[in-house]
Amino acid sequence: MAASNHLPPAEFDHQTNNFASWLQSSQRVSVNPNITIRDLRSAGAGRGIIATAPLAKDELLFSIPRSSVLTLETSDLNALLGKELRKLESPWLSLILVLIYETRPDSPWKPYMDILPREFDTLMYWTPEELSLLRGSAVLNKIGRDEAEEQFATVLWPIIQSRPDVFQATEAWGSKEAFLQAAHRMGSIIMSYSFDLDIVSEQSPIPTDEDDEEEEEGVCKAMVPLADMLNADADQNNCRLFQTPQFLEMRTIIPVPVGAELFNDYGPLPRSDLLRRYGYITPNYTPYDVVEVSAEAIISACDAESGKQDRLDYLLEEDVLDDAYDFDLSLEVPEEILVVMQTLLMTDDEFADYKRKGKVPRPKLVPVTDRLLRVLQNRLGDYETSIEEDEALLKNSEVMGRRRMAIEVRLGEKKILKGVLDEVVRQTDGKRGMGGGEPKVEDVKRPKLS
Ligand SMILES: C[S@@+](CC[C@H](N)C(=O)[O-])C[C@H]1O[C@@H](n2cnc3c(N)ncnc32)[C@H](O)[C@@H]1O
Repeated sequence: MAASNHLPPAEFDHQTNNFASWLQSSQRVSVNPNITIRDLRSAGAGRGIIATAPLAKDELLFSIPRSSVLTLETSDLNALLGKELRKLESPWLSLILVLIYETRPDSPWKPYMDILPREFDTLMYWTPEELSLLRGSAVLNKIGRDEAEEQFATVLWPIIQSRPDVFQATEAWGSKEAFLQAAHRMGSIIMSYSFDLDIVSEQSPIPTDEDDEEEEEGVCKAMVPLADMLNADADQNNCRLFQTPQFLEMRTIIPVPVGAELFNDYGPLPRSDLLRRYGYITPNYTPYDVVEVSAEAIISACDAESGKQDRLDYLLEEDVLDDAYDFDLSLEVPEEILVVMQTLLMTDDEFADYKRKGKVPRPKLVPVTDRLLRVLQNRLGDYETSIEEDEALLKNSEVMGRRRMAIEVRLGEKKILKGVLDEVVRQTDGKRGMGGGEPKVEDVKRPKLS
């Protein structure tokens, strides 16, 4: 995604300049003269902020009064609908309506609203055909477009319709379709631009927005103009947002040379999630890649879909059973998987014994190797292409944009699975039960897993 990708450079710069002067005149934001907003569209990164002179560690880049942060409290919508919106108990839905309200032409936030994106590469905006390129990745289950749309239609649409006096000058007015389009736009902006601001008095870093929709105690979801102009690139993080009771301050965390881009920290996100939430990926996020394996697949590999409910209940009580487990580049098998499999495969007497003692078996690889390898091989089979096919596709420079990003994401996940498979074989070579049967749990020597 890049803000206003289609605009000619002069118009793009005009919007940027308009925003920059609004920030300093109306919003009383003080900005370090040694930074500037730059058009980085040629690098596929929209706007970004660049150091125009060397910056020292802990140097103040800009300072934003809290009153210049866009929330329900600072929007004029508060006086009109604040009470009703607070009853929704969804900071995400309230902020969507705030952003919609601020699209009216006479909004005091107009210079800011004008630079927020209209086009997105986040997964919400991919066509079914484009999404099919990610088949196999668990990220497809996390997009939540239908669930979001259901909430927009049932919760927000009646509010909009009931208040033409408030919403008829906004971009959501005219038809339900126009409203849904605006709501998706604002939802996507919040996902990739908003911050969760703590209400604290001491200086402390503020985490970027998390998916969690519930408002935590003392935390509010907010749009922070200028702070959200910073791009992010994993280990290139060189500044961070801090809060004081009156201000939000962006400061460098290391010295920054002239010409370098200022990068915020979006967190250690796997590339699948980076794509889902922010619509871009870079190789710097590869170390955070994960591949998800469902508990269902593990349970099924242990032939325990039925008749072992008591063991599943026990594993749940013991906090070992989850919906799914992540494998990462450490290539280690999550210990919980080994405990689940061993528990499902042990005899009734063994299980009764563990349960009586309130214990679970120690995680061991050898007793479950064959079945685990089957789980991993089946999981690899969820992807439609092989590692080799994807590597060949990426060598073709004509494979670009969303297609290239999808191939990189699915290839990263497959490489983890293949790595884990190889590692399991390496660690258990010669120690596995023959003929597909597993040795009994207590008969097996414990290999070291890492
Ligand atoms: C908080 S905004 C940052 C400002 C944004 N570049 C703009 O023009 O409005 C987050 C969005 O910026 C883009 N972005 C952030 N970091 C990026 C990077 N390292 N490379 C490419 N795009 C990036 C993505 O589109 C992401 O959704």
